[in-house]
Amino acid sequence: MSFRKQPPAPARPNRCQLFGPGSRPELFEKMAASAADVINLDLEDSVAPGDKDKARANIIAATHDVDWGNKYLSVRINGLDTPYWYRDVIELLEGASDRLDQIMIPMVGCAADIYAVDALVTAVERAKGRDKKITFEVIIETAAGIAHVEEIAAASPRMQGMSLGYADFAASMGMATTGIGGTQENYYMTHNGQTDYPDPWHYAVSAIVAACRTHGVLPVDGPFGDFSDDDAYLAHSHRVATLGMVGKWAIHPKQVALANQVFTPTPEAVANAREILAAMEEAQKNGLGATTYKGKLIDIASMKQAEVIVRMAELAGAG
Ligand SMILES: C[C@H](C(=O)SCCNC(=O)CCNC(=O)[C@H](O)C(C)(C)COP(=O)(O)OP(=O)(O)OC[C@H]1O[C@@H](n2cnc3c(N)ncnc32)[C@H](O)[C@@H]1OP(=O)(O)O)[C@@H](O)C(=O)O
Ligand SMILES: [Mg+2]
Repeated sequence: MSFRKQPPAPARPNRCQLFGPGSRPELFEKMAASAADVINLDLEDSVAPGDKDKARANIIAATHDVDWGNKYLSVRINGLDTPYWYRDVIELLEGASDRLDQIMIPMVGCAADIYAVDALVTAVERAKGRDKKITFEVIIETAAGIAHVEEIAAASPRMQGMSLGYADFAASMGMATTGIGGTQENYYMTHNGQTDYPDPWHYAVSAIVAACRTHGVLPVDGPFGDFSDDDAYLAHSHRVATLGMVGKWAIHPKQVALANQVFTPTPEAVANAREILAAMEEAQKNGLGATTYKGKLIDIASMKQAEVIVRMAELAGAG
């Protein structure tokens, strides 16, 4: 490994991020009562332009009035190409309680975008004497965002999370689809009469995971639009979990249980990981760097893989 150690990601559960429009305050208590680890109150795309001011006031009030329990509370502000974002930041940091944990920045294209928000957040925090520092999550959902994904991941010490925003990403990349995540019917391969559907999002997911793991940021999968298709949500979630993502958005409450199911290691997976660690501990006592487990090679790298599973389970309270 490089002499530069890979920094750990924030040690908190992030299996599911439940979204809800700031313009629908009747949903807030239901969101707080959900099993999601993270709550994203939205000021951006799920809020109509005419409702931005009211949505902002609803969310600020909810940071005071709603019991969010131990959830990680995040607010998605508007993009830096809008006339709203600076008011989102100023009013949130001047009016929200210290229950607010995070600001989510959409449509990020470069590190300078993060710098701009960081400068404004820092100034208002100082002006208002806010002791609890707000963390950042960003959404990678443009061609520029994926092209500059690593500088974005490294852009601020406030950075804790990075999500893939499927709808805007597809639009920005000029993809011929209106699907929000999952298999795309025209992205297929055929040979000898057999048709397979590879994953059109694989590159973006892997690029986000690599940038996040390099800089100690949580890689999170974004929305899956068809909330009537549980199987497709599960398949997509298993793919991105296998590639290293730690969680996924829920754009409907029924998706929360599905995300928690995929991103909480099963008791069997945890037992298997612990057995690998035990087998390697025994091997190393005997001066061996590699051994076999269930007829397969395991070595020191296998210990790191097993530790990932055990750590995920412990964070989810299932360790
Ligand atoms: C595309 C990318 C994004 O921007 S995604 C993030 C932004 N979008 C959202 O935040 C959408 C969040 N979801 C909703 O607004 C709604 O769930 C819905 C519009 C999809 C459906 O609403 P509705 O028809 O009212 O839902 P149901 O009748 O099925 O509700 C059943 C039940 O659940 C309650 N409910 C509904 N939504 C939520 C919620 N988000 N959280 C908690 N509870 C919710 C509802 O009140 C009903 O409750 P009841 O049984 O007590 O009546 C983009 O960034 C990109 O990819 O680029
Ligand atoms: Mg978007």
